[in-house]
Amino acid sequence: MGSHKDLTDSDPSTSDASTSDSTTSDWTNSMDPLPTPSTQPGRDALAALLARPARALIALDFDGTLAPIVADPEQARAHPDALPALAALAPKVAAVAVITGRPADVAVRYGGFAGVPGLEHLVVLGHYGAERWDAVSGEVTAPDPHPGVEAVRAELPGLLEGSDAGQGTWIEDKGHALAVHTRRAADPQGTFDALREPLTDLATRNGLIVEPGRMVLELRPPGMDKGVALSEYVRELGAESVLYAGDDLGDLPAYTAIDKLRSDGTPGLLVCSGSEEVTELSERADIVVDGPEGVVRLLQTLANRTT
Ligand SMILES: O=P(O)(O)OC[C@H]1O[C@H](O[C@H]2O[C@H](CO)[C@@H](O)[C@H](O)[C@H]2O)[C@H](O)[C@@H](O)[C@@H]1O
Repeated sequence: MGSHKDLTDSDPSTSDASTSDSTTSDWTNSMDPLPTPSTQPGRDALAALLARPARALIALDFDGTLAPIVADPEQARAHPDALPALAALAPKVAAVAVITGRPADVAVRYGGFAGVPGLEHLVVLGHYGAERWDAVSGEVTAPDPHPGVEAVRAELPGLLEGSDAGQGTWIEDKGHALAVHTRRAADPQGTFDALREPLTDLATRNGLIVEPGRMVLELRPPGMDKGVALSEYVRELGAESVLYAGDDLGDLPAYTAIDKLRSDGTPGLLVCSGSEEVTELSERADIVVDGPEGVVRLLQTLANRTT
């Protein structure tokens, strides 16, 4: 590993699209195409990843990135082609990690990540990095529960029942956090907007923070985010390049961590899964792909392009 690959049609620095300032990916210029990152740091990172895949970390969010968004969070599952793509790529890179807001064991179950040949070294960082599951041991390490979660668990149903804005909402009890989903309300965005302030008050009174996401407001302990989780894992691995793919506001700290890694000399590639719902992410991405389907295609193409 470590020899430079033929980047003839995938070398971002020589691509026709290298001067584009659009975040739209170009998948059309080869039989086995890689999209052209829209920024020079993104092109540098893709080149570094292809040149030395064995030193690269591939880090991915779960919901909306590996798993299509569905109305019922308990029915979310990895895209059917995600596991084969991850299993093909993982042996060729330094590591694959899933960094998710889900509890780690839930992501492992919904992703089908345990016991998959090729994914023997997979790491799942759950609860935004507060929890960790290692495929090697099959064990989850988790922090002590935050006392505020129990208090919120007791108060939240009453708050929602006593509020018109609570109609059609669903509480996901995540153990170390509680999430209020509005996707199945009659007016998902209106309900989300109306609940934001009372839920922020409730969280603050109990020493928690509100993590907003795609039609979800999560009340969770402070002190960890996906950016911290990603930076710490990059350091642990000694990765020389990083790809991070996400779809939601909770992924922004990971994007910021990539910016910092870049400024410190570690190339990083920002991938956004889907461009419309969370423009804060797609506007910063080097590559925008068409949801989990596009993420899987990208992983498959990277697996085909690396040895
Ligand atoms: O960090 P992630 O892996 O992206 O997890 C973020 C949250 O994802 C889940 O909610 C989202 O997906 C649901 C299923 O598709 C969808 O119904 C919901 O509207 C989305 O917000 C999950 O339920 C949360 O616990 C995660 O924090």
